Amino acid sequence: MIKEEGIIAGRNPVLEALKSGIEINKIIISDNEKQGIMKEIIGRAREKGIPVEMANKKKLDSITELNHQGVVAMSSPVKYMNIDDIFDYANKRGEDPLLVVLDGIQDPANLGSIIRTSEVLGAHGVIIPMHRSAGITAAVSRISAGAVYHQRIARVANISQAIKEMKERGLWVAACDMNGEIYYGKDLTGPIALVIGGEGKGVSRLVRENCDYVISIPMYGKIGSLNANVAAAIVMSEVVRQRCMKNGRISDSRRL
Ligand SMILES: C[S@@+](CC[C@H](N)C(=O)[O-])C[C@H]1O[C@@H](n2cnc3c(N)ncnc32)[C@H](O)[C@@H]1O
Repeated sequence: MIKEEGIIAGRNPVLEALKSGIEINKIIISDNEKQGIMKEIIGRAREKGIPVEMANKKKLDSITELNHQGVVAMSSPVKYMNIDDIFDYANKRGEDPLLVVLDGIQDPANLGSIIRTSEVLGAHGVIIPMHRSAGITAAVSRISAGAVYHQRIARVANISQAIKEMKERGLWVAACDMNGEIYYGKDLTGPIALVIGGEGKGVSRLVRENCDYVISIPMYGKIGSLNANVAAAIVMSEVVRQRCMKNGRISDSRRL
């Protein structure tokens, strides 16, 4: 088994890692790949004085089992933040916090996708539990398209405790679940944390009890639930839509 810690595999993840300013020790690029996004990667690496090594595909394959697309970077592992950092970030931007709390997402593909969605839709941070959850691995970085290097991700010992703290700081905490009030009927414009449940168990009973309310995306098919990332994307997008409408910034959806 190849050790993946500190490995960034794939063109977008490596490019985003370079843009984010995290420490990168070396970049290895497949000999015959010097055009397009690779050119940008090489240029940015040289600007920052990061060594770029040319190698054959076999060498890259020996570094990672992930689909590296001809480029791999060696870095230190992603640093987790704490919840204060996330609040500070929202404060600095003068925005009401929008947090995404993941109650036991185990599948790296779902975690990477949710981090990507949350980064693109302007959420200020993602909170994951230390135990019984996927962590930030090379695979998650790859699936997030490098969003893990821009998004603030905090790991907490206890999700229910973290929710209590968020409520004390004035956030409304909404559990996303299949049995709740229809999400677009709620006012989601204030400071808010959206809780998304894990693939198997959904939002746990204790966590749900600590939330202010439960919101649902109506379902009309035969399958009992949406994929966690899809549910997160739909609800986050509604938060953005409502905030833009409220602030009269309909044409500037990136600002919360
Ligand atoms: C795959 S679902 C979990 C299904 C799980 N077997 C259960 O019974 O709860 C993962 C998460 O996506 C969110 N989700 C899925 N469908 C949803 C819906 N229709 N409305 C709101 N949230 C939903 C919830 O947070 C859910 O816990």
